[in-house]
Amino acid sequence: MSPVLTRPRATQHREAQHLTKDELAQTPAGAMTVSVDCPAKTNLTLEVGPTHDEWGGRHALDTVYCAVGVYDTVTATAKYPGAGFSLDIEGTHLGDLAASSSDMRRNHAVLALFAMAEAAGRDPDVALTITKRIPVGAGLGGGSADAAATLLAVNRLWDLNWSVDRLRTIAATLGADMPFCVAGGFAHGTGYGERIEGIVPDSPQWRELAAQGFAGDVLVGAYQSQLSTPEVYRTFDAVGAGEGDRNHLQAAAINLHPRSGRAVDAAALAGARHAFVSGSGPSVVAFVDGDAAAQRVIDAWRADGLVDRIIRAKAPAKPLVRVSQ
Ligand SMILES: C[C@@](CO)(OP(=O)(O)O)[C@H](O)COP(=O)(O)OP(=O)(O)OC[C@H]1O[C@@H](n2ccc(N)nc2=O)[C@H](O)[C@@H]1O
Ligand SMILES: Nc1ncnc2c1ncn2[C@@H]1O[C@H](COP(=O)(O)OP(=O)(O)O)[C@@H](O)[C@H]1O
Repeated sequence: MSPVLTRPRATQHREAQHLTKDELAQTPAGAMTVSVDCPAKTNLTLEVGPTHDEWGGRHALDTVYCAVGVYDTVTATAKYPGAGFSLDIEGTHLGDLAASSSDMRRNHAVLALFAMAEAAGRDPDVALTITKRIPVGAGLGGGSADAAATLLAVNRLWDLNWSVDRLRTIAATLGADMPFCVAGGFAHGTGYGERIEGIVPDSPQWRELAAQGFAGDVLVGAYQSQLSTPEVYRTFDAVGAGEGDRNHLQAAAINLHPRSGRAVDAAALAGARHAFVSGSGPSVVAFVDGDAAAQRVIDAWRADGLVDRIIRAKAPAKPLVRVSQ
């Protein structure tokens, strides 16, 4: 369990109640806790266009997002006024989040808390905990999922009752694929990825995706190593998209992390309906029809050590908000 870091904020708006430092670091007895399970993200298609200065150099995207049922859990509990925020992260595969140098104030969940506090005109006196299950730096939107979960949790904790669209507007200021993570499911993304059009269950587009095998079992092949999203996009600028690749970043990710390419090929040979690098990678997703096909892909990945960890999940998935007093 990594340390709890509490940074009491200077009380700009009011004198903090006369509580000891230890009391300030605690949460009031009986305080409400809101927990949000937020799924990972992959891209069933990812077309990458030119960069735009007005988007901070981000590329134009046309993508079909799919939330995948590997969940991080974010809990939010109110702290005493003026106590500031705290963040505790737990999990067995924390990647570079585990480093003591990992700056908690730059964590995507904390940035989302600050953005909500700014929008609501409140102090971010909230204790956040993140239970990480989404591989870090994997192309699975783990940081974006935690940011979206924080937006949803604080929206409930502070009884703001803001709409998904309003939360997405705040999310779009934080990261390209955060707006999608606020509601999950299947969705079409454009702009730099922040413009979201949900794909409604049982709509013709939803049924078409299901017919192609994207609604059901998915295997995630994850790695110890991480890829830097900016570096993958820069490599894309140099090498371009692979012929026929549904994910235009796939060739770039494989260029930087060749094991992913071997895992994609092995899954396809083992009979996966679809197998590709997830977003900026390095993780690989394989959509399979049923247990036998799943086992064939798992055996193929294990036989040659093509991935470091295999997670089986369902797609599509959606965030789940839970309140406990
Ligand atoms: C590649 C995708 C595909 O969904 O996700 P991941 O696979 O990383 O999770 C996204 O575009 C990642 O979204 P996200 O990780 O939120 O990106 P941001 O924080 O907004 O931007 C990080 C950096 O990625 C590059 N970037 C991001 C989005 C975009 N449309 N064009 C870009 O060139 C830029 O270098 C940017 O500075
Ligand atoms: N809550 C968080 N979860 C995961 N990564 C985070 C988080 N906050 C900040 N990061 C940083 O964001 C980077 C990208 O992580 P992540 O979003 O998991 O990958 P990707 O963008 O490939 O989906 C990592 O280097 C990590 O240090």
